[in-house]
Amino acid sequence: MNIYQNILQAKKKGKKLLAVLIDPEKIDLENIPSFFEKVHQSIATYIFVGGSTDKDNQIEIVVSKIKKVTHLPVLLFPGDVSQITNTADGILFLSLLSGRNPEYLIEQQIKAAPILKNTNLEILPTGYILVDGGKETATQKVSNTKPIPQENKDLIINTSLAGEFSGKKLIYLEAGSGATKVVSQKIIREVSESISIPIIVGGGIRSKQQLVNAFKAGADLVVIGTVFENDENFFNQLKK
Ligand SMILES: CC(C)=CCC/C(C)=C/CC/C(C)=C/CC/C(C)=C/COP(=O)(O)OP(=O)(O)O
Ligand SMILES: O=P(O)(O)OC[C@@H](O)CO
Ligand SMILES: [Mg+2]
Repeated sequence: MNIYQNILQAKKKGKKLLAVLIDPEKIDLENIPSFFEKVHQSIATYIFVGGSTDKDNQIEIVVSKIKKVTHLPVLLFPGDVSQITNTADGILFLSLLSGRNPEYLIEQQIKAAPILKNTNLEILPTGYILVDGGKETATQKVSNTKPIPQENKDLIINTSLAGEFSGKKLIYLEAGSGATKVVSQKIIREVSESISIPIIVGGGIRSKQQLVNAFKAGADLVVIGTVFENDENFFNQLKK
């Protein structure tokens, strides 16, 4: 079974999924084995690797090191085309649907196409939607786009629906790395009631309660990054 079929099956069974996001600019290569001992004791089901930037082009070496120590599927979550490496298992083939910058709507995807054609990566077409998370994030700066205000619920729902109708296999509601305000339960609930494809939610989740809230509201997969960078003991709260 491939990664997407696994996500669909989990959704059908109501099994919730957690991705640990690793930023290639921030992870200490030496720390990867001990970090993964904690990952493996937790409920994490996927590893995402990527950043809005990867200035020193660390992604390939980071993913290779990770693949040596884990059997969890590793998915690229790329800020741009330079973050593609065949050493991962799959890629979130993102299109930034909340913005109107052609570079992140289609140009990056065209640049990525000939590279991906020569890899074995499983491609997961993903509608990526930035919602306001209370502060300007790196992704907003890099993409030069504005997030959708959380008050503008209908626009978030309709953008998600347009993503599904254009063939995206996943919708990612993103408050932004280190957000001070998470995507509200109301938004997650209404989007999940409107679309039939799985929903990824991330940005600013720092407590078990926030994770549970996102799952309860209808998130199928939650992404957590920053809190693990700052405090690996958070894994203790997420034991299997
Ligand atoms: C299809 C291909 C190859 C690439 C997609 C390119 C697109 C559309 C990217 C969307 C916009 C973007 C810059 C996304 C980055 C998402 C990401 C990995 C965010 C992680 O957070 P950081 O912004 O690195 O957080 P910190 O500021 O905490 O480091
Ligand atoms: O780093 P945090 O705030 O957990 O966000 C995770 C992810 O959604 C960012 O792209
Ligand atoms: Mg980063």
